[in-house]
Amino acid sequence: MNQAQYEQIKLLPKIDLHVHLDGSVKPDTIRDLAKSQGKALPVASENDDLTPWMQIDESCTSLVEYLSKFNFVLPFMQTAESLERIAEEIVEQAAASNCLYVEVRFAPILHTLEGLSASDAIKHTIAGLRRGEQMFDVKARVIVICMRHDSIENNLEVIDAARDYYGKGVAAVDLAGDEAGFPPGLHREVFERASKYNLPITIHAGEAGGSNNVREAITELGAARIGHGVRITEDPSVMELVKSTRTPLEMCPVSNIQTKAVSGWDTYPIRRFMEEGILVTVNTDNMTVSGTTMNLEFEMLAEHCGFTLEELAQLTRNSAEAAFLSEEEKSELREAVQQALQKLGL
Ligand SMILES: O=c1[nH]cnc2c1ncn2[C@@H]1O[C@H](CO)[C@@H](O)[C@H]1O
Ligand SMILES: [Zn+2]
Repeated sequence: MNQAQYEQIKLLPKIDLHVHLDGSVKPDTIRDLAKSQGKALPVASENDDLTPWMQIDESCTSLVEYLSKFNFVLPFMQTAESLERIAEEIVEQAAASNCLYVEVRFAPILHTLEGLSASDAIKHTIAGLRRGEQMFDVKARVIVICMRHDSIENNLEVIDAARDYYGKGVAAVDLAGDEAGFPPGLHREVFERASKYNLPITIHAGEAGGSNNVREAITELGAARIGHGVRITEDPSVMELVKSTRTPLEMCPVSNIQTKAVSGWDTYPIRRFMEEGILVTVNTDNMTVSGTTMNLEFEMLAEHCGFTLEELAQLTRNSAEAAFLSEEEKSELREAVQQALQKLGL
């Protein structure tokens, strides 16, 4: 790929279906929030860069280590104002990569340490996204996360809160956290309730756990999409299941390499999945923790996996298909993607 083609990558329309709110906070925003909330920061000078506290480096050996980075930001994300600002700024960052649509996920329970309820946390995150939508002309929805280490009782409450906002900003529910320690089956009852409410479900699986978690997520938890899923390569029958059910994979290449879900770019299975006819999408996971953007994810695929502009364009078309939107909204998004691609001669 030459310089002109890299410029073209920036212009491609994109869609991020898998981006965590608390993993995508701008370091300068944490500095402002610490000041306005009267909380201390673990740095010597006011102007020290907070990025090293918020971003993982190549030395990361596992998902659990990666997840430890989230402890730094969460104390500053316990108020209505902080959630609204951070949500709005995610839309701003998405716009900078030319995203037309984002599904921003977060776990309301992690934001209830200073008096907000799960429902309040959802309400304010939606309000921030709405502001971002207006300002940056990017469509945005929320995916509500249940945490794997949390109790069934709490997660049932989270599902109830998500239901109240379904179609009013919330698009789906998810299960995230330490996959190796907590397999999906532990939360069967939680996702039975989500299914009863007709809430669309995506589940993080096949990242730090084996392919059997993907099977369980699809066949027993009702997942309509899978977060990551890179480890389905371990079992051809699970690859077949993903393919035959047309379950989209929300792949997050930069993050997958950092958490050691895969050993490196040379073994990254995205091209293989596409050739097998699996519906793959490409996403950021955590813009700050992973130090990535949608532009960078596309550049990495061009550089390491030889993706052409046409193949990158197809990823955006796939994401439009996989979006948790009503049929009507999905057609609009498809149309917007097509128009943007046509302008680029694709
Ligand atoms: O790649 C991931 N796999 C599993 N869990 C994750 C990943 N990225 C973030 N979180 C978890 O989701 C929570 C809510 O956003 C984060 O606090 C983090 O614990
Ligand atoms: Zn994730």
